[in-house]
Amino acid sequence: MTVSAIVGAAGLKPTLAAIMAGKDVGLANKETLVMAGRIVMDAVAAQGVRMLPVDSEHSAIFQALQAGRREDVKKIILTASGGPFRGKTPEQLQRVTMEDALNHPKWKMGRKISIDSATLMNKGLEVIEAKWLFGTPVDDIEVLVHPQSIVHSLVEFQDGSVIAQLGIPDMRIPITYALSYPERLALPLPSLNLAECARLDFYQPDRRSFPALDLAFDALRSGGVQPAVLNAANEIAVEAFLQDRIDFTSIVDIVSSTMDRMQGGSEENLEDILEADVEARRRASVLSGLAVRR
Ligand SMILES: NC(=O)C1=CN([C@@H]2O[C@H](COP(=O)(O)OP(=O)(O)OC[C@H]3O[C@@H](n4cnc5c(N)ncnc54)[C@H](OP(=O)(O)O)[C@@H]3O)[C@@H](O)[C@H]2O)C=CC1
Ligand SMILES: CC(=O)[C@@H](O)[C@H](O)COP(=O)(O)O
Ligand SMILES: [Mn+2]
Repeated sequence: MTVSAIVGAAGLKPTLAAIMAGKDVGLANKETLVMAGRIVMDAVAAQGVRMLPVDSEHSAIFQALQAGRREDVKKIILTASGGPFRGKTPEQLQRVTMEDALNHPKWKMGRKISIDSATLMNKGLEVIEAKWLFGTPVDDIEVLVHPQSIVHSLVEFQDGSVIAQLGIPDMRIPITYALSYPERLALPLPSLNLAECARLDFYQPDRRSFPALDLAFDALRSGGVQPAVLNAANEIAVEAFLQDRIDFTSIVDIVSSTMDRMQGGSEENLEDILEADVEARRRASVLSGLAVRR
């Protein structure tokens, strides 16, 4: 098996190369499926290899799906921690710092995904990842904020049964499951203590404070190269934020403006996707240079 765990668009070509070499893939690099989900999943089918999710929510869905038949799935529900800025208004978000944004409440992760979690773009990317991994129609994918990060995601079946995967928030669990599937290896981790958790909360996402989520749904519904455009613009804007060149709220503004300025187009060929990626990066870089600091 090849584990695809580098960050960003740079993960796409090596992941495809592993598939074409006949390797099963453990996928952490969600950007691969955001950019080129159809091409990648077609290659997985053609090569007869397995794509096993490492991302915690997708590992949870993959496990929950084993409780029933695909045709009996009603919807999948991705949970989101809400990130470090859960509960903040758009006005309050204009004053947050890079240090605050990198301070994820539940997971210790790389800088890019930590910022994506703070904007909720991470959940948007995960919606697109779920569509391709599980072949779920976009209208059957929901997002629920769950601040405790204990319920890693859920699947609702036609009969009303909802199957969830729970566990302490520790990436060793989904990583090991991808590596050992279908076996489950013993891990030296504490058991989940539900009595200690006491409560598990769920909320609708705040789409006004965190418009990145709807940008990702829009990109998925538009189809073609639009998810690759979303991803490329986001990578440029996140990097500009991490270099202290733009404000936090400019990240999503830049992604939105870049999407508006691009023509769309079919994503049948990898070349078309890579061209859209380059053009979106160019436009997002210009917009980053123009963004006014508050
Ligand atoms: N961290 C987590 O808990 C989770 C992460 N993911 C996903 O996994 C991926 C990695 O995230 P994370 O580990 O947090 O990120 P990190 O920033 O911690 O690590 C990224 C890694 O990618 C490598 N890398 C970056 N660009 C290139 C390149 N062009 N060629 C080769 N290697 C490169 C880096 O190498 P170097 O250090 O040499 O620069 C580094 O080892 C992301 O797609 C993320 O969304 C998904 C779920 C959970
Ligand atoms: C650990 C993992 O899978 C991350 O992708 C995590 O989901 C980030 O948390 P958010 O729910 O805050 O985006
Ligand atoms: Mn995740």
